[in-house]
Amino acid sequence: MTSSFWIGTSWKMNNTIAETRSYLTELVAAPLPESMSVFVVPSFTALPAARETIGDAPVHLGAQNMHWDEKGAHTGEISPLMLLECGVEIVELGHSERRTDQAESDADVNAKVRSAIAHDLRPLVCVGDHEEELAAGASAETVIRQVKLALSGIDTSQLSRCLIAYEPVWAIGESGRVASPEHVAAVHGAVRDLLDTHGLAAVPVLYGGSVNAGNAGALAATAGVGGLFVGRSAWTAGGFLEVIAAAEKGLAARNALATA
Ligand SMILES: O=C(CO)[C@H](O)COP(=O)(O)O
Repeated sequence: MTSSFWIGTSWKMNNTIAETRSYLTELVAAPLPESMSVFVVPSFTALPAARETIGDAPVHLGAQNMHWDEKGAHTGEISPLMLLECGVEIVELGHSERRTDQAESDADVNAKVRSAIAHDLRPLVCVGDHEEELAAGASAETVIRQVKLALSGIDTSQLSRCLIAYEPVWAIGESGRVASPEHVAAVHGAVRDLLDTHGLAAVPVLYGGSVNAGNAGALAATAGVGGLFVGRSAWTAGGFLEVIAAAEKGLAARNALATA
């Protein structure tokens, strides 16, 4: 089932096949909220085991990257056909760790988004500002530029299955600090305006970066936030379930306010 609020986790380079099975066995046994589309993004080697363990449960499966070509001399890369063969639906593209560690460019991300769409995969495009851009008050324009470049040249009629994740680089990981709801509202508002103007109101903008059970409620309650993308706090099933429960409360409060 697909709901409009997305909540997911990328495990980055964590969890073996055995750990994946045990995590997902616990996750699918829990009552997951119908108001949310839950997704997990394990490592490549664990994808078949993840697919098998998820079975018919309402958990979407994603991969952490892919090459745009279907096959070829690209040592160490994974193709869209390989992901489809593993039963993957979502593909995460342009995470800041790949932009930094693998020098992934906006043009690379655009080629991957095009390929994902051509292969009926759901691209999850990650964008984010650096500390200097935050300090210069240029967060929103930096993120808007990345979104425009990632989606450049693609007909909007093909983009309805796309997901965008705003992940400030300064908010990610052990040394990161979560963005304030005010900052998130401002950046998400700017991205929402861009997407809505182009007829992409159905494309959700997720927030990621130091999300945990303590702040997920406030973030989910923030205008313009169409989902949460969680790292460390969701690397155990119990942790993820706590974040989901907190987000569910925040989302319910936001919906109650909207209908009051
Ligand atoms: O990719 C992320 C979410 O899966 C992101 O990098 C956030 O990581 P976190 O700061 O460990 O939550």
